Amino acid sequence: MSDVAPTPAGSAATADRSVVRRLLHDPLGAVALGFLALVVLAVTFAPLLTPHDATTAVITDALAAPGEGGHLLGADSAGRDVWARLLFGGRFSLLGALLALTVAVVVGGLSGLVAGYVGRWFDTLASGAAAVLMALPGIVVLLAARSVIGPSAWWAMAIFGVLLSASVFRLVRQTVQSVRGELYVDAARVAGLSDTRIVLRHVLRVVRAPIIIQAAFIASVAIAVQAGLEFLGLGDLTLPTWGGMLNDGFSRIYQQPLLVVWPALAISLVCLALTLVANALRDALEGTGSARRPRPAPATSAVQAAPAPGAASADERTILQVEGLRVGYAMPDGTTTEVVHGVDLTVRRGEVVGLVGESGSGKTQTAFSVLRLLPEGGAILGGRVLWKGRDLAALSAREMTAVRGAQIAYVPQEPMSNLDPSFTIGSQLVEPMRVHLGLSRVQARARALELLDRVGIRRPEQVLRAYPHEVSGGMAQRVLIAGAISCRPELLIADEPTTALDMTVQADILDLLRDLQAELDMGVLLVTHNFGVVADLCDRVAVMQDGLVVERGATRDLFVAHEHPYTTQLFDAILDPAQVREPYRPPHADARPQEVGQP
Ligand SMILES: Nc1ncnc2c1ncn2[C@@H]1O[C@H](COP(=O)(O)OP(=O)(O)OP(=O)(O)O)[C@@H](O)[C@H]1O
Repeated sequence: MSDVAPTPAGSAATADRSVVRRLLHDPLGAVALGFLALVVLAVTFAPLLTPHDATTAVITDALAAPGEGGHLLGADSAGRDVWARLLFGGRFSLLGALLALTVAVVVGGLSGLVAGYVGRWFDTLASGAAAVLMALPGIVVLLAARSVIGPSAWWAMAIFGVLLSASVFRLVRQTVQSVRGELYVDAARVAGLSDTRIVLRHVLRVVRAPIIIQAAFIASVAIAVQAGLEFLGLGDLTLPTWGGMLNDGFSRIYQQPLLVVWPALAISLVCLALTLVANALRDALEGTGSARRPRPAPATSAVQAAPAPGAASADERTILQVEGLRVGYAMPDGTTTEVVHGVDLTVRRGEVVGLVGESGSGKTQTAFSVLRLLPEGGAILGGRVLWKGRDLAALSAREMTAVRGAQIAYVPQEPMSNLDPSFTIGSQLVEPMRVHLGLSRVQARARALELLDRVGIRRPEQVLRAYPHEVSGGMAQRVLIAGAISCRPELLIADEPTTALDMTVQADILDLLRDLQAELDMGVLLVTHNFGVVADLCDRVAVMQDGLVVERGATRDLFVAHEHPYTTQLFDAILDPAQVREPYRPPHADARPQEVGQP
């Protein structure tokens, strides 16, 4: 078995390179990009491409036809060289568009990022401002601004950038909100990465693509609007501009129609090229996200259990104490719905505690309260979560970040969704170790290799270079377990760690968890609905129903004798004879059933 599914050569190449490749393979996109590059080069090196000055009028050359008097594309009504004006005018058009674009992306992008990620009052305020900006008629605002600040193309474009920033804001805010809910962002938080790091690393990367696409459209709109203002005579008449040329040509359209054609061609071709590049970029960026996911491959590993830890008193060994925990969610009608109603729980060092109950009984809410990672709208309404005697609610965000990932680690239910598809597995393992353990990149990489080996991955080097879609679900869960134990946590919270996995892999993962727990002397809070898993791993168990712990005790005792009807119901569910499958019978009625393992 290979640890990594076969992928085309160079699968570890960066996504960026693949975007450029896809873009260049799109014929329209490549031609448009080439054209834009030519325009930029031409306007940059304009003095080398024409001997004429763009503003010098030679009245004897007025309305000269192309080729006449040394004028490549002719001369305008004042005898100024059209080719030179196109080249120098292009500078102002492109720089004006760049200014509008920069303002729109900086103002809209930053505010969208903060509003989408942090939310709260800033989101309300910024969303209101964006709605007002979008409701304003752009041209009217620019005309009003011109009457106040005069015919400055730069100011006009800066103001236009502010108006356009509303659309960037909405796009970025919406994208960030959707990323913020991704499990891999929660996983990064659990791994102890700060918000700044999460934004820089996971969020910006996702926001980048829509911004780039939007940027090309914004630039084309800015060029068109700028030209429109200049055409109306509202621009700076002292500068050579494409819109100004259009204005001049329009007034002489019957004498020299080509004077309209050249600037119109320049404006429309550049706008068209920007739109085509935006479309090609969108296709290229979308294409990179469509990597196929291989079939899960059975993972195999046998890790050696370490000797049991030395004895210590029960109190000394208590690391987590949950007392009277109540969790609630704010409802749209202003009320609060309580979903956990006073849960008590303790976990000792080196002990596995199972939190068992049917779906919706409040297990995950209890676990997330310990991590202080309740979803939006959720809050601890009462009770305490004591971590080694310290109330976690009293810790600052920075202190909590130091606890999460380093002291309390988390293994999620859905391994694939908890890995960021944009980064290699190696980079996702290395980052938290650099933050928490202060390791250099090389040291963290070496430790990541050791950890992958430790969790039973056969070709750690290869897996380190792989992207999440290139590994199986079981392997992804091993990677997450490696990440969770990378900082030698004292408590591991595992939320249904095998539910999403293939049956053949589940037992391996449970074995691995048991071995690592013993080796690291970790406390484990195991959230599950499966009494089989409880029997396999847990020392003690708490049974939850409707947000309450209805029964608790040592696993062995509870299996022998339980009192609460709900516990009986859960046991009955797993021991229901109706669920025991009939032995396999071959299609021929008279054939005898085969023994397991018989060929
Ligand atoms: N974001 C939320 N808003 C409102 N209620 C929620 C939210 N998340 C969970 N709940 C409610 O909290 C209760 C407990 O949910 P919890 O996720 O803890 O269940 P669970 O026992 O872990 O089940 P599962 O195994 O299905 O995750 C449920 O009734 C659920 O509807």
